[in-house]
Amino acid sequence: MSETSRRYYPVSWEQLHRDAKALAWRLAESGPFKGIVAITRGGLVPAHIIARELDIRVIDTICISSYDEETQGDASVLKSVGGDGTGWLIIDDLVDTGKTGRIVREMLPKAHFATVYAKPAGRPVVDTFVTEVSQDTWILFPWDTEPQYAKPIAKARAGETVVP
Ligand SMILES: O=P(O)(O)OC[C@H]1O[C@H](OP(=O)(O)OP(=O)(O)O)[C@H](O)[C@@H]1O
Ligand SMILES: Nc1nc2[nH]cnc2c(=O)[nH]1
Ligand SMILES: [Mg+2]
Repeated sequence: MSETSRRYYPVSWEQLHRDAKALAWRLAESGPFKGIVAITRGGLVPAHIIARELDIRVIDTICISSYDEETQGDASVLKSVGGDGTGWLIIDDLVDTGKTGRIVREMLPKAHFATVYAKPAGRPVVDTFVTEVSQDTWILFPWDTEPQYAKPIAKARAGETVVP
């Protein structure tokens, strides 16, 4: 939903670790799980953290791609898994429109689907999540960002001042 994103929600490695652990605490009551299906690529890091916390060693992947930077395109399923998902935990970083989530739910209807972050349109698709952000927010993950110089406020303002 990029073209209408009006604000950014930057997530640091520390915050992502903390939020993924909070998700693991919630999921501890819903298990035990046979294994995790991570939705690549965004689900890989949260899946690792949750697998570590819940002592899960079996991790498979469903590979889906639908966004080019902030622009949504057709979802393309590059790799699937078999079965109906009974006893399995699906992990993704977030649900936005819910399109990716609906695809994985159709593939594995009996699995438990969890994400770290959720936007309102995707929320009904997930069983468990930690933090909700508004639909017009773009979540910036640590793997998509790098620190850079920021101008002091006074200089930034001076640069914008129109001298009569
Ligand atoms: O609810 P939706 O509107 O479908 O959006 C959510 C999906 O979009 C992102 O994946 P993306 O397609 O960008 O691929 P990536 O995980 O490889 O970054 C994100 O990781 C979710 O999987
Ligand atoms: N990084 C990132 N990827 C997305 N894919 C769909 N929505 C988002 C978002 O808010 N942030
Ligand atoms: Mg993804």
